[in-house]
Amino acid sequence: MSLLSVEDAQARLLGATRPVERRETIALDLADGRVLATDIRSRLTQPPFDASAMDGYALRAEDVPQPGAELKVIGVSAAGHAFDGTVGPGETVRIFTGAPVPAGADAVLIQEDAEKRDDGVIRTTFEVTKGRHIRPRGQDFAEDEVVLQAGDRLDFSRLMLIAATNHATVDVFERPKVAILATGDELVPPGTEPGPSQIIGSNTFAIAALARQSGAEVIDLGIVRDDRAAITAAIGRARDAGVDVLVTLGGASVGDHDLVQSTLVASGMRLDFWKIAMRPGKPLMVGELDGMHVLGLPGNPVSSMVCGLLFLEPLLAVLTRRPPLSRQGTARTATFLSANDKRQDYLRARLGRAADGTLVAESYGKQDSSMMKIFARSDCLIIRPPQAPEMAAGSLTPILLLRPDTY
Ligand SMILES: Nc1nc2c(c(=O)[nH]1)N[C@H]1C(S)=C(S)[C@@H](COP(=O)(O)OP(=O)(O)OC[C@H]3O[C@@H](n4cnc5c(N)ncnc54)[C@H](O)[C@@H]3O)O[C@H]1N2
Ligand code: MOO
Repeated sequence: MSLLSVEDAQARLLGATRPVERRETIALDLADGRVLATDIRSRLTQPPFDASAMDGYALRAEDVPQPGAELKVIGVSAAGHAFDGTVGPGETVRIFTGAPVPAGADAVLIQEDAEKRDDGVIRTTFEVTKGRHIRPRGQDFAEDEVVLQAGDRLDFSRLMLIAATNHATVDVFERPKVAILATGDELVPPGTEPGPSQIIGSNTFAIAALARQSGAEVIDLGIVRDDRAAITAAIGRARDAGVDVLVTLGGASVGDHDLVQSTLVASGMRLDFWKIAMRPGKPLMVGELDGMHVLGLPGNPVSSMVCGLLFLEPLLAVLTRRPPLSRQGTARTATFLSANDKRQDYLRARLGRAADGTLVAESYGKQDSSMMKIFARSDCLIIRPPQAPEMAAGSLTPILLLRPDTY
């Protein structure tokens, strides 16, 4: 199988992907970031009554055509406690922000424009026009009005609106389920004592974090040995859990112990493609098994994560109906970059700023795909397209931002 370009591989994967259609009803306080599966129709009118927008006095505007009117205070209307009577000529009601405007009144005079006398009378020091400082009933939205539509993604302002329309739950699309399966006799979980030829399995944590940030629910299938029966059993657990994406870690290459692909195929996977013209991440494998997307990521930690950024993150964007996160940028390379071969290269690099404000990317000298420390210290990956000619220091290069909210 010849190497597929990154762009072609992404297009093949995403072209065959449809958003998750399963729905669920969840409490509003758990709905941040989720996508509405049905329209939101308001259960009430807001405001439900003509309400005061200010602290002051509710009155009849015709009583106060100019400053100097004297009005008798006949009651109080506070938020949550309406005044039941009617404001007649020459009368006023002390009112507070959010309180219902009493019958008869058609304007509110702010308290700064009134002098309160000891005898229960106020003297106005400013004129008032009809409707002043009154929020009319229904000014925001009306009962039965559709205020948000299916497909809208929930965030702070939309959650506020849904709560105000008197819904305590919402119908949303389910989050995609991503199962992560680490394979390898050499792997043990963090917090345990590795044997003489063992290392800590770390990739799961990176891929799980990426999947959750991308709106997925993660199912950790743990670490299984390089053993067909164990891998088959784990594939069965993913199938039973009804996952949308099965991510395998390791065993994707061509070694005698790289059993993942053949075991998946024996379990019924249709292999879509394998091996991408990229570095790191060449052995990436993509397939489909009983409606699950299968992403076989290489075991080298940086390879698995670069594949995660380039393939899992955009896949989850489609499944969750989100626009793909833009990680693209440009920077000046701080160092000379040699000519590239046929694989698209992703070089770990730190970012800084030149005096003129442009980003400058300084790649690390050694780029072995097993080296996690420099990956954690990197801010971006310098992208070197296939056959890119050498590049002088100071030249502009495309980059992939690892923390797009920081730059
Ligand atoms: N003859 C060839 N050998 C290799 C090729 C090749 O084309 N021909 N490709 C190399 C490339 S590129 C990569 S990348 C690796 C990927 O191999 P696998 O996906 O089969 O990964 P493993 O062999 O299982 O592991 C590689 C490396 O990563 C460590 N690892 C695995 N899983 C984890 C994990 N969950 N957490 C942390 N580290 C993990 C594993 O111990 C190995 O050190 O193949 C090259 N070989
Ligand atoms: O592609 Mo491997 O991922 O170069 O180390």
